Amino acid sequence: MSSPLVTSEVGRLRTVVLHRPGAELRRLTPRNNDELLFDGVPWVARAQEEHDAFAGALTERGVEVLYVDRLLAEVLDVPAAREQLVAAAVDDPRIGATLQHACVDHLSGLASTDLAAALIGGLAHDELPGARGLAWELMGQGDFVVRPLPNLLFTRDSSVWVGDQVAITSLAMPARHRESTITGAIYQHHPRFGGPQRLYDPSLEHLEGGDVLALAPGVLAVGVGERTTAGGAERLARRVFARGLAHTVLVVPIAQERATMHLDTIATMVDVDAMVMYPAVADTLVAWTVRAGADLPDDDDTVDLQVSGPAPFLTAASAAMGIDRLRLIDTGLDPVTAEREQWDDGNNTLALGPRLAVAYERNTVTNKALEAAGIEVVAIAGDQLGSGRGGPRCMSCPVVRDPLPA
Ligand SMILES: NC(=[NH2+])NCCC[C@H](N)C(=O)O
Repeated sequence: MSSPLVTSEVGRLRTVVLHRPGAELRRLTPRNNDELLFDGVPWVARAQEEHDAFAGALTERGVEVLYVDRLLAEVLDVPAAREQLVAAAVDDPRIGATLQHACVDHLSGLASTDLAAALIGGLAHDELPGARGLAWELMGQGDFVVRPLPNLLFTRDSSVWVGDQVAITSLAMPARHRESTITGAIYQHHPRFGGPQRLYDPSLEHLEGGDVLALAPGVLAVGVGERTTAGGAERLARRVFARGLAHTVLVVPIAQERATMHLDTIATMVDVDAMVMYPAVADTLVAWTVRAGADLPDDDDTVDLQVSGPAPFLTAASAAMGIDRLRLIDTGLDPVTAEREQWDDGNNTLALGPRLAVAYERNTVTNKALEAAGIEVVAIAGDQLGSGRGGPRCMSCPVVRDPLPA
């Protein structure tokens, strides 16, 4: 068991955090799926089979898989973590003090595994024994006292490791806010992670892990769009510079649309010098290059930033990475197929090492282009998992990757 360390997207993957979808997906109905950020109502048993196959493909290749629900149940044995997470679960202006107290009483009495299940799966109105009070009376039967977290599946977004420090992110969508209370508690209290230094906190400007790509050691790309704000990118840049975790941050504006909600929905690294990218944006994507000014102050948040750009993304990225040319896997697709496969997370691959990437099997044209470019594709089924609009990269939070040879 090595200590957490992530300095690239493609160093050999050793340890990853996943979340096997469970009861929280059974909460999705046609009435709440939009608010809960799913595009449909998944078949849960099949989603679990698909996820088990995904995890199996990783463990078969020597990757240690850690599961959020188990880590969570373990940290719930720590009284401070338990108190913090129960408080976060009822921190919701909809429910009022009476119901909050009833709910705290109920949750506090649960054994750690049951509490972990309730924190992830939520608590419906009719599942709270004996609760009363105005908010409870006015709720409908299927309403949630504690909302479920179906997007916990996408472990990429609620935390991200940069070097040996962890950013507990600030999630933009209300349906996902509480996820980072869980990742925050796990990394703070679970002995497996050794109490890492925190790079970012949920109270700061919005920043999601799906927007943060470690292009090369010392070089981060941060997408700014529907989820991550320019303020979040700026804050992260100051902190990684002050702590010596990066020398360049490329800030990449992306369309504020669901199809491109994170930078990793349009491009991911598949080799030390290659990305698979949605062809429709390849020519128009730009980046602002951000570096630290000459003197680094003691305080993270006052680092002077030098900003230049915008420049074409490929030019800015190659320069920052110190390589001649960042290769784009030219998927050579017709625009309609490209749009369909981008929507189905064809560009959202998880590298297990240089030239070895997990991808959804349904994106046959993209996968063929990857293979033709010398990338071995580990194809997984994602019919049901994909209904939450996330692929292999979204569903994984790397904790340990081998450093790339210098
Ligand atoms: N890194 C990613 N692309 N994550 C995808 C997250 C999908 C999730 N349903 C959401 O809307 O937030």
